[in-house]
Amino acid sequence: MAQEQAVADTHETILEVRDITVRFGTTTVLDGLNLSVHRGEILGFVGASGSGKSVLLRAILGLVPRVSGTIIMFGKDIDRVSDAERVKIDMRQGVLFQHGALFSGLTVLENIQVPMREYVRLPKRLMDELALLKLELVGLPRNAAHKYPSELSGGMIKRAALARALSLDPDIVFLDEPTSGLDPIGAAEFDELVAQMRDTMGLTVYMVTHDLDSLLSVCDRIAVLGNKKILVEGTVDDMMASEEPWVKAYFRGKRARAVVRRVPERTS
Ligand SMILES: Nc1ncnc2c1ncn2[C@@H]1O[C@H](COP(=O)(O)OP(=O)(O)OP(=O)(O)O)[C@@H](O)[C@H]1O
Repeated sequence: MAQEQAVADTHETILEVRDITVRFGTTTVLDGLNLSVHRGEILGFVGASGSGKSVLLRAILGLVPRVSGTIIMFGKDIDRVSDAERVKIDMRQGVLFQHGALFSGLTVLENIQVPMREYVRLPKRLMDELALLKLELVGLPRNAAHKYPSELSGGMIKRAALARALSLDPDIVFLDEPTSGLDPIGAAEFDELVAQMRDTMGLTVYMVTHDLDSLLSVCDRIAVLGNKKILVEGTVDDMMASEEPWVKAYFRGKRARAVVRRVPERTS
């Protein structure tokens, strides 16, 4: 029974994007796009520069208006929920925007506490304790708590931003290019951290990335955006087998072959 439950959970659709279209003026960026994200998976989201990955992420988060289409989050149509239900949905999702986007005038601890201050009322001492736990969770030393973003390395900024995204113990986190700007070792460590959270906390991860290492080593599924829609969706093996020209060039091009040699266990 427990095993059946576990299997059922892995197929639970936590986010469903149905037939969405986004336009800026006369330019259509997304046209009837469909996508599902399942509980406990890391979905890698890739596509050519300018194909609309950030626009889709912003549309899912309600930051960009849609011309049409439906977004079902945790089984609820986000256009049809009450304000109170919408707040509950927002609390169950964390976001790490590109470049970390920490508030420069706040310390790391204060940055982690931003969602707590926005959504829940807690005594300061409890917020400090919770924020320190998040700091530990993402592998930052305690003495980073009172530093400002300008005093952190690129890798520390990403971890602090992840800690902030995890502030309210969300079910799903959206990561926009989380490893961009990190050296390969820092990027691999960040990927490992995210995979660990999936495995230990059952976290669902929607990760926009250009990083082939991330796509090949930690993503359970990959979705490729192109021609305003999802071009191909599936496992690394599906990507490797695809004859779609962009997918083929990306996953079987010269650079990809070099990466595949480094991460053979996921791509054999
Ligand atoms: N607010 C906006 N107003 C008008 N056009 C926009 C707006 N936001 C994005 N676009 C356009 O939508 C298209 C997709 O942009 P988007 O940033 O989503 O691409 P991307 O796939 O995330 O690219 P990259 O990988 O380079 O980050 C681009 O042509 C961009 O110019």
